[in-house]
Amino acid sequence: MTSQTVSRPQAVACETMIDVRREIDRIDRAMVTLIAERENYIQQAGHIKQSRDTVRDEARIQDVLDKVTVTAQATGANPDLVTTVYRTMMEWCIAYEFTVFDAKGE
Ligand SMILES: O=C(O)C(=O)C[C@]1(C(=O)O)C=C[C@@H](O)C=C1
Repeated sequence: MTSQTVSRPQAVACETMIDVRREIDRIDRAMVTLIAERENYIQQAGHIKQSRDTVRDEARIQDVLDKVTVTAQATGANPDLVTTVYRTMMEWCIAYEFTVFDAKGE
């Protein structure tokens, strides 16, 4: 399996809400850890980009949305849920990237 390969997750069958919430808490820790890693790359993008008008990149936004839609379809995630989360997250990221870019004082 390459790092690009995705597969359908195997959710465990739960009998109680304690079991359900334990699994949700486990997933949330993993998701927040990945969000922290993504956020770091947004910060790096803010440092690397040379021009303020490249911070918001509509073509790249659509590229990300297209890719996460493909991944949603491959994993059984709901594409509407995934793209809604990503649109919100990327708007936050763009605002953050502007603060990083502007702090450079260029
Ligand atoms: O790919 C970039 O250029 C980024 O800065 C990352 C990112 C993202 O959150 O994925 C953020 C801002 C851009 O508008 C497009 C995408």
